[in-house]
Amino acid sequence: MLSPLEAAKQTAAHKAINKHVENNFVLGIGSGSTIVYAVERLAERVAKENLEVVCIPTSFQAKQLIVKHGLKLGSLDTHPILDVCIDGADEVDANLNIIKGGGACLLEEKIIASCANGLVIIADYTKNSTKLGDQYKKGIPIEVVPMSYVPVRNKIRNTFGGEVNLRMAVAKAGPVITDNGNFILDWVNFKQLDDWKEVNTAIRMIPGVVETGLFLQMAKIVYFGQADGTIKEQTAKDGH
Ligand SMILES: O=C(CO)[C@H](O)[C@H](O)COP(=O)(O)O
Repeated sequence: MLSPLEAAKQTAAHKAINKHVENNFVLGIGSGSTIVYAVERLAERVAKENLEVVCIPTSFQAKQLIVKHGLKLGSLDTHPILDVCIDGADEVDANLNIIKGGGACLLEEKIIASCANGLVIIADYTKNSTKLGDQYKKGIPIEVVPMSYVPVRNKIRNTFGGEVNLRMAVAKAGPVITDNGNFILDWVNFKQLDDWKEVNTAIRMIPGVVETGLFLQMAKIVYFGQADGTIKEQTAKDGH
């Protein structure tokens, strides 16, 4: 028996797989805990409906999930254009600005999403926010080249305020190392900023920054699973 939170993740995940997956599709498979339910449902549909789908992983975790469920594994080398990418999120604001990277997979997640004809986000009700930072307090993740983390940290702090922390590993001494061998900085306690696009561009211009966890105008639809078993849908207002 799943908790209301886990059930909400599962409901959103199943909806996305049921609605956005077709035969012969090339699919991006996101990372995190919600995507686990999506891959389970995908494996069910593939078996029952004899679907031919190729799955492109956004992380080591996603690759393991694809392999575990016996799904066909692909890469951008063989499939540079995806029909859809399905992924989780840490927070989604009213304008579909999204924070991702809670699992430190933001770089590959953003690359894969950028190659897909649509990004579909699956999330539980705790991720639904009005403004970034309202709900999610762990900050905006920024992937950096290890040698650059101190100057990048200082530059972000001095330019935009807030605090910038090196993400530390839990079962290892030292920092989290991403699947690409980089560090993660988490930018917390930032003030509300009007133009996230501008902020994102400015941060990405700092030498040493590889990518940010700000996914702006990328998602075409978000499914928020609710505690009562229903789903709230949020789509891009400008139809991007
Ligand atoms: O961006 C991510 C990993 O880098 C995840 O998609 C995000 O953290 C959401 O995870 P979960 O489904 O466990 O809430």
